[in-house]
Amino acid sequence: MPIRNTMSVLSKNLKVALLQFHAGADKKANLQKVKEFASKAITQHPSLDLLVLPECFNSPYSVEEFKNYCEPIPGGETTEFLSNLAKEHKVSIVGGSFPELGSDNKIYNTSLTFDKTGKIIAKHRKVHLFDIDIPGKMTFKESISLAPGDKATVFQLEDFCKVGLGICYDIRFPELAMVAARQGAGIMFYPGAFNTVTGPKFWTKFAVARAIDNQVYVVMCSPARNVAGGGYQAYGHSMVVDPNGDVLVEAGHDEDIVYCELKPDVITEARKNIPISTQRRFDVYHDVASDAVAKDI
Ligand SMILES: NC(=O)CC(=O)C(=O)O
Repeated sequence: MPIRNTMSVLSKNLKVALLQFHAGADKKANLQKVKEFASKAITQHPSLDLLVLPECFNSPYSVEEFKNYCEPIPGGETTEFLSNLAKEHKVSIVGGSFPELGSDNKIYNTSLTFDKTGKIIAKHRKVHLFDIDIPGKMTFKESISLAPGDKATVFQLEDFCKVGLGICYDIRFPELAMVAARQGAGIMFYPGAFNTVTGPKFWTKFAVARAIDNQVYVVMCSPARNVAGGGYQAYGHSMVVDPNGDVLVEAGHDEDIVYCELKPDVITEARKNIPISTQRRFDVYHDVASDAVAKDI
């Protein structure tokens, strides 16, 4: 049975801010809102390391609208905007997600991560598209207009640690977080827009489950709800869950910024006390022991 390293994977404390805001029909206004929320977060906490944005932060969350907001990566307005924002504030950014126009002319729900110099260090295309039908309550079919990504995304977040990233519905599939944790990730990021039907029932449970399964921090950033504006109603409740499954911070459903400091010792202790990562029986479950990792940016 392979014995894996249980030393903490996070090199030092990581101070994060989750920007929970509503994105409407005006792309420029949405980007302006990111700017304002980022400035506010940095002003309130000048030593912040990382900003996290919600899923679909530059457009409405709507299968009819993705084609009207999609942009090439790199080269599009939103990529340039986030890169400049990271550079200006010298802060890393997990850039939620926005519709990407791929070179194959397909549209993807894509998340970019930037380092403090504004360089793209990771790109994740939502792997599991949100196609559900709960009669009379919630029907959504991203696959009408989006194509799925085909890679798990695990990368080094500056000098902090390896991290994994999924988008929203991706959290329902434990494999992405498992792949990331097995490759040494200490944190999973999930920009996500659950809704008022699935959010109350599942959002926190999934965050806690992925955290405990893998003894990692789980960071989920949602858009704010916009009851007056109609359309898809995001659940909100951006949160950080620690490797023991404790919810450390949680927003309500309105616009807000929540802050959290992620600590190496918490990962070390959790893994030392209950060493599941060294007790795995890879000889029993070959089918989930995959090593696929996104390398193309
Ligand atoms: N919006 C999503 O991708 C997922 C979601 O709302 C859910 O899983 O519930």
